Amino acid sequence: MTAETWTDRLFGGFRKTSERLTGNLSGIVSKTRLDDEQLDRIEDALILSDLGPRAAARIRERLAAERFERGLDDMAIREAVASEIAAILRPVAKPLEIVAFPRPQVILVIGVNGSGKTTTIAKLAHLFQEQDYGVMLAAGDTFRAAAIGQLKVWADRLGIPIVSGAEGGDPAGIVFDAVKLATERGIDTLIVDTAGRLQNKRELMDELAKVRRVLGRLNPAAPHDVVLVLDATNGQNALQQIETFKEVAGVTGLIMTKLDGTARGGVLVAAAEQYGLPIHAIGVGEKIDDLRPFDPDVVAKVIAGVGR
Ligand SMILES: Nc1nc2c(ncn2[C@@H]2O[C@H](COP(=O)(O)OP(=O)(O)OP(=O)(O)O)[C@@H](O)[C@H]2O)c(=O)[nH]1
Repeated sequence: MTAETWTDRLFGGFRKTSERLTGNLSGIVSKTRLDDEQLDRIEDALILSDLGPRAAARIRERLAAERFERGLDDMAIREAVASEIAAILRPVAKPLEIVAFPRPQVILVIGVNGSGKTTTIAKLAHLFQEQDYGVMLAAGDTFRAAAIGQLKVWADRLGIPIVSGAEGGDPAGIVFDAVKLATERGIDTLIVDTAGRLQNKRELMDELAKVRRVLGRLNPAAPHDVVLVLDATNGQNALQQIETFKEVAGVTGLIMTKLDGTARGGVLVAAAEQYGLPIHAIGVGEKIDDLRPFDPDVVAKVIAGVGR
């Protein structure tokens, strides 16, 4: 790893998001209290920056109630916004922890194709390896041969076992074999890839229900986590995906990827405010260590362009 820290990477990755927000927020000066017109402009700026109407209204309300004794310039407004964003992110920033007993902790990973699901599984596996946990993968996305192949390549690179089958195979069967093997080997966590066919809700629902049934037979507490991977570049569509997957899959937490290189990173705040689901980690690049749990205060500052 280079001398670049994770915080540096966050500032770099979120640059477009923070430029959008600070651009939208600029020029709204005030004396000691924000008037309605200024509050309207701040609210609009937040909505235009993908933070969503609910978070925007909440931040507006808090700012309206505040008295700024020393007056407000652009930076003071950004600082005030950053502190409100932090208040929204703090309750949901929760790393994925391996706590299941008996082991393994079974983590189902869901998300539409192209969201970064496979890469995120590899990155998660790497994070757990760094914490000395034994990790196994299961290639439950049997819909596409490429998905199985890609996951195998990652397992190989990371030196971790993987259970997979043929294209078109039964995901529930693969998951069953994987849980049995992981239990026998005393593996701490089994990360399961699943098919991301959102176009066909019924089929996806049936498939996940079957996986759950089979898992439940081996371990009634499994799956312990159902993690939805979201691509931040999808902006408001990512929120729609939360809605749908919550309904079909009982999502327990989120991971947002591709926050680097997009101006739409504000959607992280919208997701936190609207759904209150734990956000386990964020992805800011394609490298194996580009996914981490996040510090809400740092990310809030990064989004609002405070501190650099
Ligand atoms: N810039 C950036 N790219 C990412 C990130 N996470 C994943 N990617 C890239 O996104 C692309 C899709 O990722 P995959 O992991 O293949 O996604 P998937 O959801 O499994 O999608 P398919 O395999 O295409 O169905 C790959 O080129 C990844 O390298 C991220 O945080 N930032």
